[in-house]
Amino acid sequence: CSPTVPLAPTTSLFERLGGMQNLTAVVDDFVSKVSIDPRSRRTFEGVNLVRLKASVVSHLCSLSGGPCKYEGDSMALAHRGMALTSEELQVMGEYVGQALIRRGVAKQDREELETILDKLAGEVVNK
Ligand code: HEM
Repeated sequence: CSPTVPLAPTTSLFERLGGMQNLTAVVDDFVSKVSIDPRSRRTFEGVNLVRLKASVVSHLCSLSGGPCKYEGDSMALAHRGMALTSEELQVMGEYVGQALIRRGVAKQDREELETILDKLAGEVVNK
């Protein structure tokens, strides 16, 4: 009989982020922080954070190969009229990184998510 060569297991970034439970904790952590930091809280006034967190979880789940279907607005539409600055984006990025570390996500996996987010920066900043 022919030997079966075991394939390297492939896990999605979603799984490496710790799945839905960990992703939900990460989003809860960084959205809570970015929405109260004086450097970045400006645009969160009056925003329903419970709804926003759920939407961001779905977005990141979908982007990382998880089982979600993001049904919110496009990034350009969601941030239209906010005139977000690169500083505000950077503050968010710092909190994302810290939340991922706190939740035990490996460096390589953190970088993979950061690369995905960096690509969306142009749709979000200065709109
Ligand atoms: C690559 C960077 C970013 C991504 C991927 C992102 C993602 C999202 C997503 C998925 C939503 C929900 C849209 C919906 O439910 O239709 C959202 C809304 C929002 N984002 Fe971002 N965001 C980014 C950067 C930022 C930054 C830097 C800020 C402010 C510091 C910010 C502030 C907001 C606010 C205030 C809302 C709520 C808008 C509303 O409900 O009226 N975002 N974002």
